[in-house]
Amino acid sequence: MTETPALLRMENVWKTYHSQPVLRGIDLDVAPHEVVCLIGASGSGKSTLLRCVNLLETVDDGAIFLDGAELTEVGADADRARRRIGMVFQSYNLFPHMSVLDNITLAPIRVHRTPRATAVAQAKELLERFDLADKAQEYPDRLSGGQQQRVAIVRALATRPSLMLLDEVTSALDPELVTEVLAIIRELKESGMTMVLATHEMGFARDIADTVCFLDDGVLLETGPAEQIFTEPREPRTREFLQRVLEARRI
Ligand SMILES: Nc1ncnc2c1ncn2[C@@H]1O[C@H](COP(=O)(O)OP(=O)(O)OP(=O)(O)O)[C@@H](O)[C@H]1O
Repeated sequence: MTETPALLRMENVWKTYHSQPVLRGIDLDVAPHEVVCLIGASGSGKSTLLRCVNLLETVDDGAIFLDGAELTEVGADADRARRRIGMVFQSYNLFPHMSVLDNITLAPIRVHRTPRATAVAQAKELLERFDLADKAQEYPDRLSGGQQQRVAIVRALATRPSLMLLDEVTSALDPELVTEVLAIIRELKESGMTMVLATHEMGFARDIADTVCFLDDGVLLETGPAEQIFTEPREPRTREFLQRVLEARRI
């Protein structure tokens, strides 16, 4: 049986801030259609890992590949590959002076050179799909946090990425708004989107992840199927972390 080549591959990735290593030799393969959740204590390096994949940070050592093309290299192929990644942040980062529709069509028109009419038609299709069609002309400050985050997800999808990175996308939301955002992520999984998510929500990670990666102080300490990590973690530090999270939830 031949193994499916990884869509995303990280090889020995190191990142240091002010001589403090934050990622220490990360090796990670993400298969097409796989959903990977990064878990770990605050400061363990989850956001930094995602930001390195999206090249918002430069890596100090190692390499990152998307579909075999090296993202961490300078050149046209790397640029093309980078444009196939969508990222959504905790703070939605929508442009406040632009309508929802303009926020969504901006990158397709400016970066991907999609003709305006096509970009608008595709944006409207996405808004319809995610139940936001009536918000197309609204400005972000007229939307709830949950709606803004859904628009941010739609905006990332508008460039038709082959990989989505989601960084704590529900952390800034009131609990009653979290559900609607999680529902979108679930739908994306069902549609076959490859995703890497950083999350503090263990219930969600258990529910949605195919694979869970436990980051501990910049080291990918344990990677495994979600069910195994949450029921029988191999590493004592993974067990301790999960226990701590569970106890905190009881308080
Ligand atoms: N731009 C930066 N400059 C200096 N240090 C940074 C920078 N970004 C992150 N760090 C440090 O890198 C470490 C990892 O941070 P990171 O945000 O990746 O962790 P995290 O696991 O995502 O945390 P959280 O769960 O709180 O979001 C932390 O010690 C953080 O202070």
